[in-house]
This record gives sequence, structure tokens and C-alpha cells, in this order.
Amino acid sequence: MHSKILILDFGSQVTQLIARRVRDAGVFSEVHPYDVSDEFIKNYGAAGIILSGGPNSVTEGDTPRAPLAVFEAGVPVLGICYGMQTMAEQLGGKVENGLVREFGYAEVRARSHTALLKDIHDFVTPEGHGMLKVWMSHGDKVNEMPPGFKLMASTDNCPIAAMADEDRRFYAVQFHPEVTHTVQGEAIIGRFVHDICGCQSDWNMPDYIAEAVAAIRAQVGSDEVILGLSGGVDSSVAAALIHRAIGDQLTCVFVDHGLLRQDEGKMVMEMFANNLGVKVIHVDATAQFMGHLTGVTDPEAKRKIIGREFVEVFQAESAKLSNAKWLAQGTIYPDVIESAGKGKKGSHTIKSHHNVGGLPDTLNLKLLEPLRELFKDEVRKLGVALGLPHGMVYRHPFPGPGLGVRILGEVKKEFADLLRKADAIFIEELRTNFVDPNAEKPVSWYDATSQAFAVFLPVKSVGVMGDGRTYDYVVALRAVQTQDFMTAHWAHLPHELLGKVSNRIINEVRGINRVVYDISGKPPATIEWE
Ligand SMILES: Nc1ncnc2c1ncn2[C@@H]1O[C@H](COP(=O)(O)OP(=O)(O)OP(=O)(O)O)[C@@H](O)[C@H]1O
Ligand SMILES: O=c1[nH]c(=O)c2[nH+]cn([C@@H]3O[C@H](COP(=O)(O)O)[C@@H](O)[C@H]3O)c2[nH]1
Ligand SMILES: NC(=O)CC[C@H](N)C(=O)O
Ligand SMILES: [Mg+2]
Repeated sequence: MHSKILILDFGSQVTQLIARRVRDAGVFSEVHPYDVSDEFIKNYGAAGIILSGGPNSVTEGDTPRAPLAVFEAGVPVLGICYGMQTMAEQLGGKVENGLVREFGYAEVRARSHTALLKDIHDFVTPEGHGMLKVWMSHGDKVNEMPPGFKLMASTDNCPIAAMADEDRRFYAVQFHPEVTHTVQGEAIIGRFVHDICGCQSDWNMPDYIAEAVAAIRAQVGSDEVILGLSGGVDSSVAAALIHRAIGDQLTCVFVDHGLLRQDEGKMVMEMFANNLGVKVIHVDATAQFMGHLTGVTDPEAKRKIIGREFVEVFQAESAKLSNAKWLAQGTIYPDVIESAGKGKKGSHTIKSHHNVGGLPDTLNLKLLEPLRELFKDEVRKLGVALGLPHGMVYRHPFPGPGLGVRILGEVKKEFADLLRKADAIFIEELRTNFVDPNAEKPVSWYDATSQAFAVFLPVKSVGVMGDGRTYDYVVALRAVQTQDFMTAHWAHLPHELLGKVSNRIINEVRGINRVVYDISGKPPATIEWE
């Protein structure tokens, strides 16, 4: 058994980054909602508990509090931001609605006398104070520490920026050590989980594979499993892992909804059936999906229809097998978190990702989701460890609803055909142009971006080609760089490259006469346009 850290989520947008940092330290962690029962905490067996930040204010009535069992479990507790505030309030300190709000970069004077921050700092002032460069995001602040606590860090705006009761091993910081902008964040989280909670670094891929394989075998027994295979990273890795566990008991179903990229179907079939020896059924459901999408323009409605039809196909295919009891999916941790946000107080649903939450109660298959605990880059490492080709594992993600969310408004076959061509040109150019062609190991623009694609805009604009007037559609190019797809920057592609892509699309794709480049970050935009 691994030692594990329990993270209680108070609704922060960056809670999953806490889990990320803990995993980076080689320690397993899970996020659960703040309102789990005392019973849950007692039985969980955490080596330590972290309380996340959150949008609420403890100064208002009826806002979230940590279960009391957290403070009675006898294990170290780290409160972050709201987590610090609720810890202070629950243990007898005071929190006030701050007059000065702090968002963004701050320098914190860190006192070196606690186990958490000892000898961790970014620089030392002439007066000899150790300073941390951190990221803050709060309006409230602790103005009176609970009995037993001592001051651990301060800023001018926030005199109690961190506090600790070392006898009980309770620590709290107002800043966010989980974000990369907090330079020593990794060191601080590492200090907490290793030195204070006593966890070993025992979360690694080879062990994980052996454990996951054993768990899948135990769970599935002699049943058959069907898996929705998209050719994307997540479902491919899930397929390889499950195949390793149960071999031919696994049947993959690859659904062509008519909204795939150019040559995608051919590629996926070749890769899996021919190279990996996995059973794959190719279902051409174009007519079914396109039929139901006719006349539908609302993005959420489109997503729901696509999700529903996926389930229809999976159900129909499983009925053809003799003993299919499980539906496997490449659901990964961020999918789970984003969907969990749906019922969560104070969190908004931005988009309905089709693979989680969209499954009906009537689904007569149990869910098998072996990647549920992993982040994308962990999934990639797992894929490599399972022997999948580099090119497949490092592909850009492609959303389940496919081109359906990249054709704005109503989806039509004519639009999908134009978009496929434009997208293929863009991707080809990204693959064959390099950031620094003279580098020892040149990196292509495809590898230098996290996701890139073309979007079809159903608006027509006037152009002139070969002295003739054109009145054709517009394609937008999107390329982003991101760590975790939660926030993203638009990629600064060279103008020459953009020019070349634009020329090629307009020349080669009849029906497109204008190309634009999307320069919006996430937030405020999202990566996909719908
Ligand atoms: N065309 C498809 N046929 C069958 N299943 C699909 C298809 N598209 C998506 N799915 C299912 O939906 C899940 C979610 O899709 P998602 O795009 O998040 O993951 P992925 O395609 O496996 O990986 P990536 O994020 O790299 O694209 C997939 O893991 C897969 O189980
Ligand atoms: O499997 C998926 N099903 C979906 O319904 C879906 N919607 C968006 N995405 C992908 O998620 C990442 C973040 O996308 P957004 O910024 O557009 O929300 C990006 O990588 C998107 O491509 C999806 N993946
Ligand atoms: N990021 C946070 O956890 C913020 C906590 C609280 N809502 C505040 O503004 O102080
Ligand atoms: Mg995908």
C-alpha cells in the first residue's frame, strides 16, 4: 500500500494542481469534496490532509467548513488560502473580510523556524530575512491566530500570511504553493508530504502498471469489456493497459461519427488492429450522428446529442458480444474534476464533456476507467511504458465530439469536408516546420504546441481570386500552449508559417477564401470554440 495524501476541495480553480504537485513529489493523492463525512476521514488512512482554497468567505454564514475529523485524525494538515482561513476560524482564531485584496505576485517574509519553511526561500534581504516569491489570490485574511499557533510568514498587506501549530502538525499558508508562479511551491509541498507527513516517494510508473493490471483483472474477472477507442492519447493508453491485463476479453469500438479528422479512421485501425493485436470494431455511424445533428445549432445541445449517440453505439455493439459487462473509457483525472464541478457549490459548468456525466442510468454496462486518477502527462508516461509509439502518445488531444465542436453552429457534411482539408494542411505545416531548424534536435511546431487545429466559421466573406469575385467561408486557426489545458496561451507562431498555411488553405481548399488566427488565451476564451 502506498501512503496517500487526502486533498479536500473547497472549490478552488486550482485544486487539481495540489494533487499534481503531491504526485510530482512521488506521493499518491486524491481530491475529495470538502463535505465528506467524519467517517470517511477516519477510514481513509491519509498520511496527511490538505485543505484547498475556495471562492467563499468564512466570514459569511453557511459557507464550507472542514469536517472536524480532519483536526482529530492525528495527521498533519496543511491549509491553503480558504483552507487556512477555515482552519483558523474552526480552531478558534479570527478571519476578517480584508480591505486590501491581493491578487497575483507577492513577496512574503518567511520565518525559518518551522519544519515547513525551514531554509526555503528565494532570496535574502539585506536585513537577513528569507523571502519567498509567491502567488496570492484572496480578499479575506486571518487577523487572529488560533491558540497554539505561531506566525510563519507575513507580508505588508497580510501580516499573518502563514501560521503553524507544530505540536499538532497543523500548517497553513495564505499564498498558493500549488501554482508554478510560487517559485518554491514544489519545495514546500515536498517538505510537507515527505518530512512532515513522512511519505516515501513510491508513486512511479512501473509499479503503477503492475498494480493497475492486477486491479483490472480482479475487477473484471472473466467478463468481456468494450472500450470506446478514439485514437486519442487517453483511450489508446487505456486500451493498451486493459489489453495487457485481459487480452482478448477486450473489444475496442472505434466510432466514426463523420466528425473525425482526415485519414483518422484508417490510421487508428492500422495502429491498433495491425500493430498491437487488439480487437477493434470500426463502426461507421456517420448517418446516425449527422441525422440527429441536423438543424441543431446550440453548442451544449450538440454536445449532448453526440454523447447520447456514442452511448447508443456502445450499447448496440456490446449487445453483439456474448458476455460484455463493462464499458471502458479513457477518462482521466481532469475530466473527473471538471465534471465534479457540476454539482459543486459555487463552481460553474463551462462545457459538458461528453465522456463523463453524460451516461444514462439505463446503461446496462458497468464503467471501467483505469486512468481516472492520472493527469495527461502521467497518461503519456504510462503509454510509453506500455510500449505505444511516441507519435501516438504525444499527439495533440482531440475532443470526443470531434469536428462537431469545431464547426460553429449547425454541423453539415459539406462543412466537415472543408474543415478536414484545412485542418490537415495546418497540421502538416506544423509538423514540417521547426522552431529552430538549426538546433541539434530541432523541435517541430507541432511538438512545440499543446493543441492546434482549424475551426470552421459558417460566415461568408468576399474575396478576389484570379480576378474573379469569391464569396466563401472563413477558417480560423487555433494553436495553444498549456501545461494542463485548464489555462492556455495562444501560440506565437511565426508570421511566415501562418502566411504559408493561409496561402495553402485558400489555394487548395475550394470554398475557403479567408483564414484568421485566434489570439485569445484561456481564460477568457476556451481552447475549443464550442
Ligand atoms: N470516435 C470515438 N470512438 C469511440 N470512442 C470515443 C471516440 N471519441 C471519444 N471516445 C471516447 O471518449 C473518451 C474521451 O475522449 P477524449 O478526447 O477525452 O480522450 P481521448 O480521445 O482518448 O484522448 P485525447 O484527449 O488525447 O484526445 C475517449 O477516451 C473514448 O473512450
Ligand atoms: O474528450 C473531450 N470531450 C469533450 O467534449 C471536450 N471538449 C473539449 N475537450 C478538450 O479539453 C481541453 C480543454 O478544452 P476547452 O478549453 O475548450 O474547454 C481541450 O484539449 C479540448 O480539446 C474535450 N475533450
Ligand atoms: N483563493 C482562495 O482560497 C480565496 C479565499 C477567500 N475566498 C478569499 O478571498 O480570501
Ligand atoms: Mg480525444
